[in-house]
Amino acid sequence: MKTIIVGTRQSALALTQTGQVVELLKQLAAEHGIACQFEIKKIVTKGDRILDVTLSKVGGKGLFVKEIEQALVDGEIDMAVHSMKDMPFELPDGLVVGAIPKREDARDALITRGYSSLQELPQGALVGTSSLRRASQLQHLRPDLRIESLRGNIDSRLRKLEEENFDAIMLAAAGLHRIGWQDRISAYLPPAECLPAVGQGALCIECRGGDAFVLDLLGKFQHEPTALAVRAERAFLGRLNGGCQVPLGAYASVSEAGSGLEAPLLTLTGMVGTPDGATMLKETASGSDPEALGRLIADKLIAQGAERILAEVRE
Ligand SMILES: NCc1[nH]cc(CCC(=O)O)c1CC(=O)O
Repeated sequence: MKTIIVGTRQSALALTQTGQVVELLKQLAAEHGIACQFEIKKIVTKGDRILDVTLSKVGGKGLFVKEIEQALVDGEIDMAVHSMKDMPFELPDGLVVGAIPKREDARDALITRGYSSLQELPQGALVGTSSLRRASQLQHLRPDLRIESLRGNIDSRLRKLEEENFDAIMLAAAGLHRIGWQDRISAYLPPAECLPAVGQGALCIECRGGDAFVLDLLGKFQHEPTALAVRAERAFLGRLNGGCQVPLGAYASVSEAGSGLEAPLLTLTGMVGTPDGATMLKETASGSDPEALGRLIADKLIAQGAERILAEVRE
C-alpha cells in the first residue's frame, strides 16, 4: 500500500488542520477505491524559530513554508498542508498547488477582556496585533486605539492577552474555529470593516507537479468556488508584490451562476492602507476571470498611490 507523507508545521493550529485534512483525504480515498495510508511529519520553519520579532522586520517571504517546500522537493514528504495566507505568490520549480479545499470563515475576530464589539472598546484601549493590515484598518476605524506588537502562535497570543494587559487582540476566526476555541471570540469583523489577508481561512495543499498519484487524489479535494476566490485575491497580491507583512487585504466572494452554464461571478474588494490608518485605499469590482479581476483592483489602487505606501512600509 502507498504511504503518503504529509508535512506540516508543529503549532497547535497546523497539527489540527493537517489532521483534519488527512481524515478527509482518507474518506475520499476510500470512496474512490484508492489504496493509501498517511503519515504526518512535523517540520520546524524559520517563522517558528523567530517568534519574538515583528514579522515585517524579519523580512523575506514564505517564512512559514520554505523548509516544508524544500522537504517536498527533496522527496522527504509527498504533500504539505499550509495556511493559504502564509503562501508566497510564487511556488518553487517543480511544486504545484494540488488542491484548495473549502474555505473556513475568512473574517478577523476580536478577542477582548469583557467587551463585545470594537465600538465598545474604551477610549485609548490597548490592542495587540503585529499585522500591519489589521493595525491600519483598526486605526482607520478607531484612531484613538493604541496598538502594540503581539506575535506567537494562537495559544501564546491568547495567553498574552491576559498576561500583558491588552484590552483586545485580533486573530483570524478560521484558526480559532479549527482548534475549537470559537467561544473565545468576542466579535467578528465583517470584510466591510476589516478586509482579511489574501487567502485567509483557506488552506493550500502543495505537492510535486510530477506526482500523478497525489495529484489525482488531491484533484477530488478541490473546492472550486474557494479556488476561484483565492485565485482572484492572489492575483491582486501578485500585482502588488505583497506578502503577509504589508498593510494589504483582499476578499473575494463567489455567486454561483443561475443556469449553471455561465461562469460564476466573483466580487473582489482590495485595500492598501498606511500603518497609521490615515490613508485607506479600497476598491471593489466584479467579473468572472479571477486573474483579470485581481489585477484590475490592484491597478485601481496603484493609480491612487498604493505602490508608494507599500514601498515606504518595506523600507
Ligand atoms: N499569519 C499567521 C497565520 N496564518 C494562518 C493563520 C490562521 C488563519 C488562516 O488559516 O487563515 C494565522 C494566525 C492568525 O492570523 O490569526
